[in-house]
Amino acid sequence: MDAVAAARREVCRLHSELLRWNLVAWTSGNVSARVPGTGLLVIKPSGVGYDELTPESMVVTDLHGAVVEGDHAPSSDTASHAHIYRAMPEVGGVAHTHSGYATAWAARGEAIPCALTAMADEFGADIPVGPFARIGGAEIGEGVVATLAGHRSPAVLMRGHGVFTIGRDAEAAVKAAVMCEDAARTLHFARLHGPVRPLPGADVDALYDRYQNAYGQPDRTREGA
Ligand SMILES: O=C(CO)[C@@H](O)[C@H](O)COP(=O)(O)O
Repeated sequence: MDAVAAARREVCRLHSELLRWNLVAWTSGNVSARVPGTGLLVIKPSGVGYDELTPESMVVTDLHGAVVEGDHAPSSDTASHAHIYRAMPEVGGVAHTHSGYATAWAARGEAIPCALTAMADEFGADIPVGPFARIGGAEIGEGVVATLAGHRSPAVLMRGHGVFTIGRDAEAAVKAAVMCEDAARTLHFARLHGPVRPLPGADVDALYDRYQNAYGQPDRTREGA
């Protein structure tokens, strides 16, 4: 199963990106990837320190969260990740963080207004708020899907909890988590000194279109876009 082995390596690598971008504390947060063409996902083991994560310690489950391969219990959010993959076939990766500034917006239950070009580029809209849900079952995933289905934003602020992001692959989901925290931090500081003005809708549309379809190098996959 080369595809599973590759997903184990990629999901393990992306957890180090959560640390590198300062998006998680202790064992909080998790990343998963759909294994293309298999009906499987790969996700972090629950409650294991980031320094201890290896490709071998990642857990493989089916798309209902049942463990197929692995020596560890899977992430507490496995059922929610699995629900997202079942409901959104276009999604190939999911990330979850408690990154500080974005989670502060989640604690207030306040959407982050699309007031910066970088937000229009990545999110194409405000970053929305999803419902509060308890940890452990699929309810968080149901809230993520209910909020993001048909929405441009790949990020949702789950009320009273933190950030969930989706992407065409796991790297894109992690990138959205990085960009979400960056936007949350900048708009937090902006609001300390006055009101924030959302960008006009036509500008958001044009910026989103350019970034999603023309930004980067023409001869290779755009860097994380
Ligand atoms: O907030 C949550 C659960 O939604 C997680 O971020 C936990 O904090 C980490 O759980 P594991 O992925 O280690 O089970």
